[in-house]
Amino acid sequence: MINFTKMQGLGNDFVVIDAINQQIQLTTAQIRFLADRHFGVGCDQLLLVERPISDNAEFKYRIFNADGSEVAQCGNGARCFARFVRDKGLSKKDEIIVDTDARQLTLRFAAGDLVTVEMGVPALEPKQIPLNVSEQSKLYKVKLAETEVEFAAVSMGNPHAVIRVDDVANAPVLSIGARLECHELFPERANIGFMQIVNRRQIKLRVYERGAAETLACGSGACAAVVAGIEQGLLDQDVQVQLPGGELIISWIGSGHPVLMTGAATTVFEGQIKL
Ligand SMILES: N[C@@H](CCC[C@H](N)C(=O)O)C(=O)O
Repeated sequence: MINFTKMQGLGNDFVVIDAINQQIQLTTAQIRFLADRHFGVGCDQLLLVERPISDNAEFKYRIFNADGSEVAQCGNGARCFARFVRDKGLSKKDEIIVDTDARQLTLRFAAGDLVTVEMGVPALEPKQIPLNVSEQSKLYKVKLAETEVEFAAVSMGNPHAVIRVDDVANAPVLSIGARLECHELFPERANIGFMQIVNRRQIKLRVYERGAAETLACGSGACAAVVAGIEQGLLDQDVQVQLPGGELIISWIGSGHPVLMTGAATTVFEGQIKL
């Protein structure tokens, strides 16, 4: 039997497991089972709380998509991670530093149930894309079936493509998202965001996530979209991002600086399950 906590950040949901006080070694099949909404608990991502690998961090934060793939970044999960370690009494600090596979994240408790995550410095030319990006537009073009798709590429520690659309409600999120996620340009696959710009301080966004399909919200996707919009001269430095599951505030002062993400993190229920 293992103890787990079901959490959500804007409807992007997680099974969170304390792997410090429990002996946990999950196989890919067990992760898929836990993530399964019919036969298991159900989640977009599974999060493991582990001991840190560096001296200045309190924990290591490991992230697995619903398909069992391990990844290096999850923004909504990071806020839930902060809430989890505080609620479980694993940390009493107001600012928590965690190691991930890609980078260190700093998590800060804000007013109410809000948590701010310092998501790290975005990279505008992820190594995953072996193409020359046009310096002026910073946009890539690919042909998917009969459709030409133009996107910005942003790494937040995980790969994102951001496509601008006029009407996000009717954007081809499932069809284009699934195709571009697995396109040969992305040997490690990618998360595909569809961004509608409302004004310089507000966007609407839907994200087809690598390894989880469309989710109600993607924190790293929101950061990537705002970075892409600012780089294209379309957005100011503080942007409200409206996702199907709720709102995030993303702030970025520009190149070489970390992106800040603020939003809610909520516990849904606690449980035990036999693997
Ligand atoms: N939901 C997440 C991102 C989770 C990982 C992503 N699917 C990937 O494979 O990189 C978020 O809130 O950032």
